[in-house]
Amino acid sequence: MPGIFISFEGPDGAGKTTALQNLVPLLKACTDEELVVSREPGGSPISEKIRKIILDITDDHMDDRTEALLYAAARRQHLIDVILPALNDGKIMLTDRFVDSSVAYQGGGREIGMDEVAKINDFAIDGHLPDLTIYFDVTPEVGLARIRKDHEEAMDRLEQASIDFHKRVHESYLKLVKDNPQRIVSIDASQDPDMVVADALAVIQKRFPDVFNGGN
Ligand SMILES: Nc1ncnc2c1ncn2[C@@H]1O[C@H](COP(=O)(O)OP(=O)(O)OP(=O)(O)O)[C@@H](O)[C@H]1O
Ligand SMILES: Cc1cn([C@H]2C[C@H](O)[C@@H](COP(=O)(O)O)O2)c(=O)[nH]c1=O
Repeated sequence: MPGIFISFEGPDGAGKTTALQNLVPLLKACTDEELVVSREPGGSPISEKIRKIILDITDDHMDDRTEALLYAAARRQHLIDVILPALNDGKIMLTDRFVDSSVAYQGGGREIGMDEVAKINDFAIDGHLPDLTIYFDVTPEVGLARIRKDHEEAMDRLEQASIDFHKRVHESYLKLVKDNPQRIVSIDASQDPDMVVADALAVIQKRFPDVFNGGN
């Protein structure tokens, strides 16, 4: 059986990482298949090195297109080192962010253009889109307030961008959801953490009923 590829997307502070941590044991309990959990930018040794460069707050003069290309390069290596091997082994691949992040943040947020950024990423991903993307919807105000409460002193270069940037990212995600109804399912990430996890689990079980139907 070919594996299943699921990505988790959303603005900064949407709660993807927290939800994934709580979702994984629940998913393991209802499937016999092996799960691989990863993140972008990063997920493999080379991609984690690129992550450090991209998010470094001292890289304050990084060109927007350089930033877009670095995210795409990190993604390519993550795909080759982690995602494709997992899928070829029939595993369930869960990644915290994938190509939609670039389209929303660099395409919309940095105003390079969503189509333009999708095009450079076509070269990186070579047709390998997720089978399902769960989009965690929160307003930038709510997401950034969570981040400030959590780690204001250590906010990275992207988190420190202006509120207008984060509003454009949010609007771009909403456009992606509207334009990709077959692949992207939106959940309300402003709810309590338990409700968010329950919604994400329900979306996955509904989309893959034969895989997440009991397990063990
Ligand atoms: N549903 C929620 N309600 C309130 N606070 C939450 C919720 N989910 C997560 N948080 C808190 O918000 C902060 C950011 O959460 P988390 O790191 O999971 O978000 P994220 O989507 O992974 O963000 P980023 O992509 O910016 O890393 C953390 O302090 C976390 O405890
Ligand atoms: C993959 C990807 C990410 N970003 C942004 C989104 C976040 O602000 C950071 C990553 O940090 P996280 O805490 O691991 O979510 O990078 C982006 O702008 N473009 C991308 O392709």
